[in-house]
Amino acid sequence: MTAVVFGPARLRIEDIVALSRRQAQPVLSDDAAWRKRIETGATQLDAMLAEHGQIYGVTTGYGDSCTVGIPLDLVAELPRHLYTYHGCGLGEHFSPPQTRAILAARLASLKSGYSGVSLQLLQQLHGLLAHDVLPLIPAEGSVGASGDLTPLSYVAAALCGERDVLVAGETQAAAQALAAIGLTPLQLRPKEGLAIMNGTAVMTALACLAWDKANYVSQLATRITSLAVATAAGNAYHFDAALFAAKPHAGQQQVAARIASDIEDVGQEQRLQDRYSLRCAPHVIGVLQDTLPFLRDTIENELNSANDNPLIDPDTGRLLHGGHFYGGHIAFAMDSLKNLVANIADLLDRQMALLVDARYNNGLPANLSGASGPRAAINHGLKALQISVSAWTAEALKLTMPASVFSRSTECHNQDKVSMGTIAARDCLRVLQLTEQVLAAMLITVRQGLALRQRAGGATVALRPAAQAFNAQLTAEVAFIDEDVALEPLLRQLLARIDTQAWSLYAAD
Ligand SMILES: N[C@@H](Cc1ccc(O)cc1)C(=O)O
Repeated sequence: MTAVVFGPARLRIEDIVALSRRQAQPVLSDDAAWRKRIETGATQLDAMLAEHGQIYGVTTGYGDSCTVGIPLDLVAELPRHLYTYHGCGLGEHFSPPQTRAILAARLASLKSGYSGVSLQLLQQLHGLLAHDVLPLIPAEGSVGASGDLTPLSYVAAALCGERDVLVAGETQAAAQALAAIGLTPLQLRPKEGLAIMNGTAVMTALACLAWDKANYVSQLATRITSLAVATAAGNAYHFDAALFAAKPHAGQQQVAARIASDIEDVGQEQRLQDRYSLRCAPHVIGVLQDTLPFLRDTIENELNSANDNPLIDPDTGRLLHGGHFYGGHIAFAMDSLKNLVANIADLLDRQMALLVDARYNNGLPANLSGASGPRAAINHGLKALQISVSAWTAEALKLTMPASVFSRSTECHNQDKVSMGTIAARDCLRVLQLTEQVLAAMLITVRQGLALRQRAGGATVALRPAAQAFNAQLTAEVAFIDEDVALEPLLRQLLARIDTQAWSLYAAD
């Protein structure tokens, strides 16, 4: 198993995804300079406290209560109060992969050395991740601007041996689970409650997972488009390199080139110009493809940032009061990504509408039914599957309303402008889930359609080797449908394949 090292080096989306899937082991760097930098932040904070300076959230109350002074004899108790009164999350719990990503994203931020936390805290957080002891974190209740306070309070509590965790699928008391892996509950030092909770780790973790899924969706939608063109007896010349050289969007050019590498024209065209869901697929998928690199930068900058408050500059010892917990960049990334992904669902929904309709599919049976003879009358092919695709697509499109524009003043007007980035990220993952359902349905559709095209003749396009190999794999996994069959088990099987990114698609380009 590979290692993801938490130390001086920058982390990538792939690191968080690998940890979330338990395909990598988390390791705390033994780089001496980095360890010293972490310890410096913690000792500097101690020194400041000894000087009796005013430090927000250490010698003051939280948020709007920053005007309330904390008597020195109560300073040590303050962090426990922070995670305790934030224990008001509701909704579903984050899944185990999501929770691992959240732990990893928090560690990624705290390791920058700006948060004044002890190495011991990093070790405890690392311990949870390494032993797969997963705090049960309710997904709802973050406005994404004082970071993800409420959901991250469940991480803070678990580190201190409070509330519940999931271990190998079983709910356990955190205290018991810590003991089982030989860890003692943390006693949070001043500021450490804020350092854990006052940051963007939840939305950033979800954003990493969403980016990774969207990257695969882009490729799979491209491959499906190639097969849809072949099924529909459309034209490969719509994806000509010379055509795309005239419009210099690199991602769009890449999508067109991928389709061109999948299919070639072999016969007389049925129709000079295909409908837009085929002809303009690079113009739809290409917007996602062009945006992914920018979104990667944005998400990875947030991932590698110090995003709590206040910060302590370990190089100068200066205390910096600010608002780096504000998740505006992730909110924008997720609001944008869900829009781009929902457009893919819509594109594929339109392709399916062409393929199942005997008025548009150039000679294939209605609903792509494989039944013939008298039995054709009672078989309905993919009729219900198309209805499901319509429903999933509508639901995905409905979720594209940006979350960030619903900012509202809260917490006695201290947090009077907030990001809603966590809601945007949750929406984005839901849009991705619905879009993956549409992809699964389209895999069945093109597999069925290509077999019927072979039977019916009239092909205008042939599959090149990579697309042919993909179709052969699909044909092995998805049975041809002649008699009606309940497709749910097959859909779930295909969804699992999409989730694990089982097919390698265009890795070489
Ligand atoms: N830490 C935030 C505010 C905050 C923290 C905890 C709260 O419960 C509420 C608000 C700030 O710097 O302003």
